[in-house]
Amino acid sequence: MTSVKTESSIIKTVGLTRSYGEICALAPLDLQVTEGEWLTIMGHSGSGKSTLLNLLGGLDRPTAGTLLVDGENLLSLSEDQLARFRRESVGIIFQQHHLIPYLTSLENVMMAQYFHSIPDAVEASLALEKVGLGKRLANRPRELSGGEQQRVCIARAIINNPKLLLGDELTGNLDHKSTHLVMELLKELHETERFTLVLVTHNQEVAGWGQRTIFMDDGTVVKDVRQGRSN
Ligand SMILES: Nc1ncnc2c1ncn2[C@@H]1O[C@H](COP(=O)(O)OP(=O)(O)OP(=O)(O)O)[C@@H](O)[C@H]1O
Repeated sequence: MTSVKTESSIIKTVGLTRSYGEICALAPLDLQVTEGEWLTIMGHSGSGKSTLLNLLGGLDRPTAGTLLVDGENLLSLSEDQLARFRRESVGIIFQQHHLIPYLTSLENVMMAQYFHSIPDAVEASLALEKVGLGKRLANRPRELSGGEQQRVCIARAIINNPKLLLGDELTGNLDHKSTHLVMELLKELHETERFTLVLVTHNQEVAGWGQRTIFMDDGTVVKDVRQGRSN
């Protein structure tokens, strides 16, 4: 497998394209993201945000172009290699929590360890402590609030120390207060765990927590703004 690391970029796309038959979800898109950066992706519905995120996370394959993530040329990976990339390099958090309903918080996090390496209850409970759920290890998802469920998802996403954390509308189902708590937690983790964070959102307030925002339209980047954090 070829490993291509470019300077301090963790993500580099050149002419990245994803078509679904006649529909061009991503027009040629060029993007470079520095290791450790917090990038927000905004844009109206259908502009290609989730398509881009799914490609970055190895959940989908591009139609054409170059896609380097953490030194891997994702276009050239076999299915097995892509699965390994997903296990080892990325953590993904969605709007819907996708927790297993009959497992406890602890077991849900250990499940991610199981697919990565070896389940370890101590390590998993430490991850849940980090997200403020040290006292909710034995609770099942239905016994937790929406914000707490997303915290379990964050613990699950960071348990294997991914270099890249991706979030697709991760606060989309949360009220203002829970959104604030989740963003505060992400800020803390971004500072301590030093992953690169890429968040898709429609929420201007969520975008305010990041360091850079790209705006998409018709499958490409139309504006790229570096910002001071508003929080
Ligand atoms: N599997 C698919 N098959 C066909 N078309 C698709 C598929 N996935 C996405 N598209 C199309 O690609 C375009 C971009 O979709 P995408 O989901 O990336 O947009 P988005 O910016 O994330 O939108 P939203 O904010 O509504 O989630 C849309 O026109 C969508 O209909």
